[in-house]
Amino acid sequence: MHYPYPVVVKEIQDAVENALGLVKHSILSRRHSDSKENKVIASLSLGAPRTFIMTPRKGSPGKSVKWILENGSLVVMQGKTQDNWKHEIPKEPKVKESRISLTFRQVEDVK
Ligand SMILES: O=C(O)CCC(=O)C(=O)O
Ligand SMILES: [Fe+2]
Repeated sequence: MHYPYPVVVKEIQDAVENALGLVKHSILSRRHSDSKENKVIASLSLGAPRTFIMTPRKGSPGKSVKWILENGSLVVMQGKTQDNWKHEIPKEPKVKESRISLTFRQVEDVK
């Protein structure tokens, strides 16, 4: 089911899609799915900086990498990323401020 977004969120979505040269993204804030039908995942971080860790799946090359998702940063995962890498934002009890993310997914069945 599709609902209209608040105007500011639609503007952010348009900016992300233009920057990435993509169309047909959907946004969602609660459902977390990293399944393969997500062709592109673009996640905008707002608020407190948090750590983002990517770890190669069993049999995939590479080493764990870790960086900080700053306020206003955009993570884009696409191509074979989900096949080859796991990702996580670990709990950080010492971070007391909130962080929210706006996650746009390009999925196969979005019309
Ligand atoms: O940015 C986030 O909070 C989570 C991003 C993520 O892991 C996802 O959308 O699959
Ligand atoms: Fe995820």
